[in-house]
Amino acid sequence: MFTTIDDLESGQKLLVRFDLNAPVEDGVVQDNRRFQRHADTLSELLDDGHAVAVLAHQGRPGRDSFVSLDQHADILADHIGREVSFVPDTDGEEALEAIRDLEGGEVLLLENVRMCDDELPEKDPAEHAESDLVQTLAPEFDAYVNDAYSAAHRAHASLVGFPLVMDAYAGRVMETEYTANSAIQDKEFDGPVTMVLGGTKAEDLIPVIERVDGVDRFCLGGIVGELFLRAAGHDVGYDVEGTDFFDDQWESHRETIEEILETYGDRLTLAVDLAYEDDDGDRGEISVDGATKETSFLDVGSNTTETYADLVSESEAVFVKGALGVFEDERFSDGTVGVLEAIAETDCFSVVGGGDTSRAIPMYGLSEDDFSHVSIAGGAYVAALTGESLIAIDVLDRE
Ligand SMILES: Nc1ncnc2c1ncn2[C@@H]1O[C@H](COP(=O)(O)OP(=O)(O)O)[C@@H](O)[C@H]1O
Ligand SMILES: O=C(OP(=O)(O)O)[C@H](O)COP(=O)(O)O
Repeated sequence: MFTTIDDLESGQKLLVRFDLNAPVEDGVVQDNRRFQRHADTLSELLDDGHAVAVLAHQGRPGRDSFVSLDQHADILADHIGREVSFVPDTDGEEALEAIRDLEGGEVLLLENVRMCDDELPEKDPAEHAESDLVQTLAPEFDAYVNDAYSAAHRAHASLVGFPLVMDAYAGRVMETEYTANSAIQDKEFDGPVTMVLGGTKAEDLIPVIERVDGVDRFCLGGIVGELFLRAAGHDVGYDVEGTDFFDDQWESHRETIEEILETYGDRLTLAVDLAYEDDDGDRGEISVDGATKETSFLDVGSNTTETYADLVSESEAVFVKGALGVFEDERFSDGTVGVLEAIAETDCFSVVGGGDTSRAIPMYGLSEDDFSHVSIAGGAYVAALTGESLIAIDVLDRE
């Protein structure tokens, strides 16, 4: 087991990695469950007299959600009830000056670490440890704390580089999510196990379908579901009107998706109908056989939702990662909410994961108590379910 913040001496200068990655709507960062969870870790550290500089990321370069962390500082401040200063820099002079001025009990949020060139390429931890980002920041701190469980499957500099050159501890979120998800991995179920996979990130979900044992069927939706429909020969899963969700992912994953369909097709349930915005701005629905590539599909249709809800109702365990549609818009929430309601009404073991997807629970009046575990992690939790170790956890110090 890794060392945790219980093993830290009080009053140190700490570099702390959070995952504050949140939805951005019209340029406005939306609060999600990650802020509150990390705020609890942060309050504990500040109460213990530590001076804390936080590193975190937001979005991916090229996406609308790739924005500065200035708004995150305000949201975090609301959650901890103290000032959170922000500096629009990660490892330059401005950042170093602000870090050197930090006193015990104070917190500073550094700029979106994905704006630093060293951060993103997936690399070996030893290589990341040599980067300017790590080499510049590490000497300014007594220790490093990683609380970003939901990003722990990424081999990025701020997640895997620092532990090789500093004492490295797990924060509270890291500890609780790791413990909960490891326990799930060891569970056995008497009846059918269903996994509902959707959202935007094919790279995280493909290995799950290929590798996870003990899942009887996968219900697919969202952008990932459309890529599978495209591979199955339907005219969906194409970028329309300037979106950049589909074509790049299709190029990267087409062959694997086709192979999965061939090998594991009997375990996969794909949408039979989809929803779109009609000319009057209302929700329209169409069978996948009648769909055309010029239409943006924003949800699974009602026949699909009914089928998925029925499969959920007869399951012993249900795991959800990723939304079946753009649930943030009520018109396209039926698929995601229909499946969550079916889980809530069924006495099954259930886990709902994903920083975005888990927001649907409070948004549509559902209660977290109706689910066995609601994880703030998406890709990391499903990777853990496949038995994969998470690289940013592997490099933390051991007890
Ligand atoms: N057909 C679709 N088109 C565009 N966005 C979609 C579609 N289906 C789902 N989404 C989006 O997927 C997001 C959740 O996906 P993702 O970020 O991969 O999951 P999470 O953060 O929950 O792990 C939601 O915010 C939702 O709006
Ligand atoms: O939101 C995240 O993951 P998730 O969408 O799987 O919940 C993490 O912040 C990782 O972000 P990334 O998938 O852009 O590397």
